Amino acid sequence: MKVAVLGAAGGIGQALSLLLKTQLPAGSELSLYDVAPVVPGVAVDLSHIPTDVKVKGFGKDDLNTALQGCDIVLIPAGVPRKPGMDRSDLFNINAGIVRNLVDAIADNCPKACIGIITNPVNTTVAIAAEALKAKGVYDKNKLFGVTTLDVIRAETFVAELKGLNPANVHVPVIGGHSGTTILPLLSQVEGVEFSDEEVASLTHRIQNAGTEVVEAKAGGGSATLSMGQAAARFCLSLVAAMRGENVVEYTYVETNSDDARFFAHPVRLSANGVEEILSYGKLSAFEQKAKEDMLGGLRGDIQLGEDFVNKA
Ligand SMILES: NC(=O)C1=CN([C@@H]2O[C@H](COP(=O)(O)OP(=O)(O)OC[C@H]3O[C@@H](n4cnc5c(N)ncnc54)[C@H](O)[C@@H]3O)[C@@H](O)[C@H]2O)C=CC1
Ligand SMILES: O=C([O-])CC(=O)C(=O)O
Repeated sequence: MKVAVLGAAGGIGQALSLLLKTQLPAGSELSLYDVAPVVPGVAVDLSHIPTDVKVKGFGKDDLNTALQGCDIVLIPAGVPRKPGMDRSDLFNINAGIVRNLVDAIADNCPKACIGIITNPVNTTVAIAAEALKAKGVYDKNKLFGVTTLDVIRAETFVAELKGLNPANVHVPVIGGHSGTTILPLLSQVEGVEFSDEEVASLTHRIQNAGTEVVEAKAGGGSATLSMGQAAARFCLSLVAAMRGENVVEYTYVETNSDDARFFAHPVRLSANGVEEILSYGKLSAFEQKAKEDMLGGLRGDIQLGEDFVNKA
């Protein structure tokens, strides 16, 4: 199994690479790429950890070599938010970064599964899809927006509120990855009852959890450590599926539904990426209204990404 992390010297990239160095199956390879000159050092640093995972670092001019033979490519490259910014404010810088990296994936490892972490995810996934299409190698079953952080936050906050072990709490989160497009399905959490006030306040907290971190870091960036954990969980699920295990994750993928072209769903993964997009089930009246209210915004975010590639 060969996994590339593009943006590996950043806050997410380093945390994620550490988790993959210690948790990928024996015999795996980790390919770390970044434009920051520290990236070979990050790779040497990690290479001293005694696991059977080979780590190599690749600098600015070595993207093509970094990508050769990769089965999975994770992209946390790009700028993070500062207080007062929305994720959509990152579009101007991050759109071009994602486009260039995905073009290189198309040229070097077109069959790889791609996990997009770079914000605004609602839009960067559409950019990636259109860029791959323009290269003639788009496979909708192999492109994922990583929304796992929304799921692990929802599980943490529900467990905290109800005094439960978070390991035993499962919270579906559908939609997109910004503000009200993040839609936790609290009505589907098994064995837990919520009052209407709890549903309203928990939903708001889950939707604003990224901003909670951005404000607490006071200009020093956004979530990196929890995102590293979330991306590692997503990557390890993909790896497990590629090795024949039956795995379901919530992730932002291209769907055939009426909601939006891309929408986070429960997805059964297999060796080929998406095996089956599962239904997200029945929504409560609160969730149904929240979904209807946010769909226009999410569709607009997606359109922006499509236009970035097709009307350039
Ligand atoms: N999907 C999600 O749930 C989350 C997404 N994010 C997003 O992830 C992205 C990265 O966040 P951080 O790691 O905190 O930022 P960071 O600034 O710590 O790291 C970003 C890294 O990307 C590198 N980079 C920039 N342009 C590049 C290029 N063309 N090729 C390769 N590397 C390049 C930089 O040199 C830097 O090392 C941001 O866009 C952030 O908004 C952050 C948290 C959660
Ligand atoms: O909020 C941000 O800018 C980073 C992010 O996507 C998150 O933490 O969910």
